[in-house]
Amino acid sequence: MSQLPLMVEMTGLCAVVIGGGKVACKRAKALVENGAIVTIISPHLTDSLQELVSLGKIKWLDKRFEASDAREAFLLVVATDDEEVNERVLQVAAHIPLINDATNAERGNITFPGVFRKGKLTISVSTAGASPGLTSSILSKIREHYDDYGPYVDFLYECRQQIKHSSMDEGEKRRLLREIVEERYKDEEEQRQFKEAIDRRW
Ligand SMILES: C[C@@]1(CC(=O)O)C2=NC(=C\c3[nH]c(c(CCC(=O)O)c3CC(=O)O)Cc3[nH]c(c(CC(=O)O)c3CCC(=O)O)/C=C3\N/C(=C\2)[C@@H](CCC(=O)O)[C@]3(C)CC(=O)O)/[C@H]1CCC(=O)O
Ligand SMILES: NC(=O)c1ccc[n+]([C@@H]2O[C@H](COP(=O)([O-])OP(=O)(O)OC[C@H]3O[C@@H](n4cnc5c(N)ncnc54)[C@H](O)[C@@H]3O)[C@@H](O)[C@H]2O)c1
Repeated sequence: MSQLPLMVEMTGLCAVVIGGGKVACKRAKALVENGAIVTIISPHLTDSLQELVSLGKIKWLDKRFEASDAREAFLLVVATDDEEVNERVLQVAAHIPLINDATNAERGNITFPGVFRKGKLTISVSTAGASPGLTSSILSKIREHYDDYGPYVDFLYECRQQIKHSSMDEGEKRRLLREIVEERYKDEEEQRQFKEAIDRRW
């Protein structure tokens, strides 16, 4: 298995999730939160999925999987507890660009990493399916270290836009962009002073 890590813009793309249990629920939420148009195929749903259906956030087809259900999908998640069904879905899904088999990492062509997200900062962790437990424990450590990085990344974004579009020479721009990633700029007072300094040179 050799997987390319990517950030994918899913807004407006069609995702089909087969199964309505706990795993399907995690995947459907992640997809909806990131703009995908999600359809769930399953004779049962968890309460949490029911709620998303009632809110109109996902579409539910209350039925067992049939081959025609996956026709329109750009991304397909296979997440039933019936191995025969999962195999049948994979057999008819060869034309779908992105396939996640939540029951066997080696069968699809994408896996979902563990994700830590704060504002513009995203840190993804994958073991290529080797140990979701290790992924979970690495994520806990990441959470401890990066929990307060949201506002800092916003500060970096704003300064970088300003520096990039300023009339400073390229060497000076590079120097400043390197300087602001020093840990001390997580401090609000340091940020304020830096902003003032680049405002003066704008
Ligand atoms: C990271 C995380 C994200 C998320 O789920 O959103 C995630 N699993 C998480 C936790 C977790 N999952 C499981 C346990 C129990 C301990 C254990 O079994 O080891 C724990 C631990 C726990 O709960 O702490 C059971 C399990 N998971 C998979 C299988 C099937 C198989 O191994 O093939 C089985 C056995 C099922 C069974 O036998 O019944 C498969 C996958 N799980 C993945 C992701 C993908 C690979 C990620 C990677 O590369 O590391 C992949 C391939 C699915 C995919 O791509 O969709 C999330 C932590 C998020 C967080 O902590 O925030
Ligand atoms: N990826 C992960 O992180 C992870 C974690 C735990 C378990 N799993 C595996 O994922 C699978 C699902 O786990 P779960 O906890 O969500 O199970 P679950 O029992 O909560 O849900 C299974 C769902 O599959 C649906 N289903 C059954 N037959 C169907 C059919 N013919 N068509 C459509 N839907 C059908 C059921 O209605 C139910 O909603 C299991 O095989 C489990 O081993 C994966």
